[in-house]
Amino acid sequence: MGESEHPLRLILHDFLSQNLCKELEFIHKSCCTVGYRPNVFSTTLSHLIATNCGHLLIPFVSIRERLKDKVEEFFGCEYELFIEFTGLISWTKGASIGWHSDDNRSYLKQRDFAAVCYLNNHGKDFKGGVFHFQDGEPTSVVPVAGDLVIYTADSCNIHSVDEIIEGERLTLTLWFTRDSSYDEDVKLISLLSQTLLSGSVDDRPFPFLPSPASSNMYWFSQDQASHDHQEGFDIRWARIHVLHYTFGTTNLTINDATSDSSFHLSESLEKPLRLGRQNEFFKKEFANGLHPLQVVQFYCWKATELPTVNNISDEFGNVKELSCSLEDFKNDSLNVMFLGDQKLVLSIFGYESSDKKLQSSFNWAHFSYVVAAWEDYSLQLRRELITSLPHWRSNHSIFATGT
Ligand SMILES: O=C(O)CCC(=O)C(=O)O
Ligand SMILES: [Fe+2]
Repeated sequence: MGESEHPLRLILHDFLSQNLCKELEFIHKSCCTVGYRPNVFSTTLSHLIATNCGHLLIPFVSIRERLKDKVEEFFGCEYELFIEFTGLISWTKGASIGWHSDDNRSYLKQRDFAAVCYLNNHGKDFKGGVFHFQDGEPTSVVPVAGDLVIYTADSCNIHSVDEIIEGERLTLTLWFTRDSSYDEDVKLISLLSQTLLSGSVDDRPFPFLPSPASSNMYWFSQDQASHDHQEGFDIRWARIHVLHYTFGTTNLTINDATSDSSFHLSESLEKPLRLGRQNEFFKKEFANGLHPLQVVQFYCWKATELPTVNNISDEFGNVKELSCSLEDFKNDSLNVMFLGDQKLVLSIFGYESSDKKLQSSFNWAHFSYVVAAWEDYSLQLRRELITSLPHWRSNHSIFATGT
């Protein structure tokens, strides 16, 4: 491709490492909410902050800087650009977008450039979802994890995305602006300051525990306009369900437990609950539904690097001490929860999600090890955030401080 022929767009391979792709996938699958279009899910940085996961901004910091540098360099910007929006966006079966430019609404006029990083692979993780430019070369971009597309947001780059046939197509998407009043960093720093500097949050033993947003942000329905809460599912529950886990709660009343009130039931994901797998339940109680979801997604990310059971030291206990059968919880009247239409869950999140290797190697000792590893990871990021924030506040920008 002659770059000079098409100075309005650039495709780069291997811009992101495979590990960063996996880390961002972990963040999205543990934190996303329903998106702005049908069958689309999104994780914005302000949402991470609002759910006490501001520390999960840290993995975005260097890549945002690298992307901004690349866009400024490629388009020869003589002015500084600002990041207007950063988000993880996933498209599932049925999602698509026709020909459009990214500044085609009055409220999007500030957008000057777009960057789309592909975090998973066409053909393997999803079918469909090929990106097309209406004019010029290349005509199509087949998503490959780690690849980057940048283009101007104006009508020189009319583009579309084919309908997703199966699976979940995940991207890291950024828009850039020349207009400093749309600088995302300023808003994020202000949100972080409000949440982190208000009170003694770090006195708690686990200051990094996620706190859920309102339940309707996690409620997926095919026809979102209908507000019919019967036909749908809670995405926090759905994401653990496709991986063969269950939630168990002692907080149910008989009325809640009737099958036609799944949406109502999803409010119990805000309370302490247990995680189960094949009728065995982990002994430790979790703070809310997002908490075990994050651990389970962390397990998926790290599965290939896990030590074998024999190498896990005794401190993580043996399997018998770590889990109980449903029967053992009889006195607590533990209930297994079903938060939505299982067929719909499988059609949206079910594709290839049952990683065979992960399934056969599962045991609660491994899981317990992963809980501890996730706590270390979270605490580390949290420390980094706390030391970076004063620098970000005085510079009015988010950057890698090298701490
Ligand atoms: O994900 C992509 O490849 C592009 C998505 C897109 O066009 C948009 O979000 O405006
Ligand atoms: Fe677009």
